[in-house]
Amino acid sequence: MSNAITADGLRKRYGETQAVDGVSLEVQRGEFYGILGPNGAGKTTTMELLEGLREPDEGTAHLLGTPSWPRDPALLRRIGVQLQASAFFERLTAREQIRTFAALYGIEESHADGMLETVGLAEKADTREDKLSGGQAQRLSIACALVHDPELVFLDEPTTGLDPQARRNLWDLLRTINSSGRTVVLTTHYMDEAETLCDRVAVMDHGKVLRVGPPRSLVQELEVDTLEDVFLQLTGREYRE
Ligand SMILES: Nc1ncnc2c1ncn2[C@@H]1O[C@H](COP(=O)(O)OP(=O)(O)OP(=O)(O)O)[C@@H](O)[C@H]1O
Repeated sequence: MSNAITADGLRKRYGETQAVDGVSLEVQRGEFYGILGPNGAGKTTTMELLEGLREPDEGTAHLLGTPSWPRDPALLRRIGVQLQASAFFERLTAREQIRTFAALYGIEESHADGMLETVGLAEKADTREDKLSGGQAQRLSIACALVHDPELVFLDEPTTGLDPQARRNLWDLLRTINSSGRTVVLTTHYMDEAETLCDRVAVMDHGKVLRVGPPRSLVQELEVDTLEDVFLQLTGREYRE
């Protein structure tokens, strides 16, 4: 069976900025994969190239054995992309939001309502999206990305800005998603998050992948104490500048 993701030589330039500079990587099916890097390292652009949201200048990405560019509607149904909370439809309740996403995929309302329950938002179903807390809005955006039961899920900094309890709740949810057989790819600024959740991480800087491996193996290979040290040693930078 093909990989969940195979990327080969991806490059993307914005004016003078080489945002992604020859990224090749492989993600196995069922894997929980993290992309780490300092601000501006090229994580988000890499995700967008993988997802087929942007056209690479060079290189190719295959998702589930299919090229992600040019976009293929049949492939899009099989992947889930978490959009920022600001991408919600205005003034709809949580239930209306997720039912709207579900309708785009021809998914039944009852399934959409069930997904709200899965992310722990059943009690907030009648709350308008702008009245949800930060953590609740993040969970709603993840529920919307999952409503069509994608095999491969992309999450860009899903827990940024959440309080510690909300982060832990979201970690539980992400583990559940992954243990149900889905492949999960996320970017994060939090080393503890990467250590806790990810089977493997790719450390990026200046548009390149510097090193890939299970967090614990990277710590051993580089003979340091923590993933944070790995990050510092590879990039020469603190992960939050
Ligand atoms: N649409 C765009 N137009 C111009 N430059 C861009 C665009 N998107 C990203 N860049 C630039 O490309 C580089 C990589 O950005 P990217 O957002 O991919 O990094 P990142 O690792 O996700 O950063 P962060 O952790 O801050 O989100 C940065 O220098 C950024 O300013």
